[in-house]
Amino acid sequence: MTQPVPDGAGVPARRAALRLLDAVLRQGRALDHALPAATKGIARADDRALAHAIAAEALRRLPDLDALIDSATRKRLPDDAKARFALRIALVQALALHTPGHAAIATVLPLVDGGPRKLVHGVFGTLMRRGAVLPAPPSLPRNVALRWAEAWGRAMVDGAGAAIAAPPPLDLTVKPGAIAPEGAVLAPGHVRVAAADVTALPGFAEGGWWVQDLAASLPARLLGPGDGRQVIDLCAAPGGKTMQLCATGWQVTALEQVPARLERLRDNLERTQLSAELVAADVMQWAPAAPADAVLLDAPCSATGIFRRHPDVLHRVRAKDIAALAEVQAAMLARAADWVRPGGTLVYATCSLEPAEGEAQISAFLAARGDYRPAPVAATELPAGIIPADGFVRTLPGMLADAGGLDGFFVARMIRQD
Ligand SMILES: C[S@@+](CC[C@H](N)C(=O)[O-])C[C@H]1O[C@@H](n2cnc3c(N)ncnc32)[C@H](O)[C@@H]1O
Repeated sequence: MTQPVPDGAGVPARRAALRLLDAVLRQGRALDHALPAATKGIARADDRALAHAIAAEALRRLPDLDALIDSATRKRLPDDAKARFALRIALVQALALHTPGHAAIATVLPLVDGGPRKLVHGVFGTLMRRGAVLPAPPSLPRNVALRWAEAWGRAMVDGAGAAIAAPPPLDLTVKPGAIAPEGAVLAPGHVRVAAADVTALPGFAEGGWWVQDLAASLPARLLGPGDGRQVIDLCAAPGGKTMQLCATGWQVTALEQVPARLERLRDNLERTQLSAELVAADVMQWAPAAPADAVLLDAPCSATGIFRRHPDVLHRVRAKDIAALAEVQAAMLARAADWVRPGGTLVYATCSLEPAEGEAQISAFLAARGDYRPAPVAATELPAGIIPADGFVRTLPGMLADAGGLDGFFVARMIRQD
């Protein structure tokens, strides 16, 4: 009997990258959720990080990698063929991650041992000899480009392509009066720095700031200073908005369904020396003892607005997922709306680029709830360059592009009538 040949250096990271791509593209799982199982048994942290980097970059470049592969095969490889997966991993390393071609292919061929080794080697060699390059900016998956072009126009799709070409900057929200790393300030209490190891940045241990995309900081900003008033922060973990609300003088009740995520929120509050009442519960089961001055609902959503950091959303979110999430959001909104005292404020937010989870959701809500009216957002409440849309906030790829862009978000602020 022949013994399996042990993997050479670098191969386990490529095997893990293959498992990650399989988890996202064939099983529809989130890249970050798939990471622990896919990298199990890989001892070195830099190998685990490499596996993640290869898979994430392949997901950013997938349509262009596939177009190259298809240009070099006589018969189109099925989408789920192992040879296609192996070629994506070899090509993305050689063409986007600056791995020398011989190393990119040598570490990938063991993935197809006993299978289409010759084909993978041949296609890779053909493309390298041709001097293949990946186009700039990267192309979006066709279904996503069509959906977003219909909703927002061609310029937004071009902006989204450009936004995945380079790693996004890191935004920090800074506690009033705290010391923060130096960087570009695009709003009060905000600093933008180049992507970095967060724990190594000055002031991390002191807890004067936390990581939060500029767009994600807008919902809590729209509630203004709390002056001791009460707010219920629904779907709160990992707590970016909870910390903003605590830091601006609100008495916060933060509710989160997933216990492990609530623990992360607790850790974040501890590091930043802020305090809130924490509740582990399902929005659809829980109810407060009394209505609050404000409720912030950061609803679970498709997360298509954070595709720059999580390119897997571009490939696994389908129209039916968006429709199902929109139903969950409507049900949560209906409950949250009853927990605001008359005269109080309801803020609804999603990190989604789908109108069904934003504009359409709120117009259906306002049509159904005669006791609510919009509290239009003024341009002066937003960072320069973000213009309110019909009194709501809609951030899109392409906005603030010269400063490094921002995530896609929708935010609506509404008042409950007396
Ligand atoms: C968009 S994230 C929230 C981000 C958070 N607001 C922040 O600023 O850091 C959505 C959160 O909602 C939680 N969630 C989803 N369904 C829920 C439910 N039915 N009840 C409570 N929390 C829920 C998820 O576990 C997730 O942590």
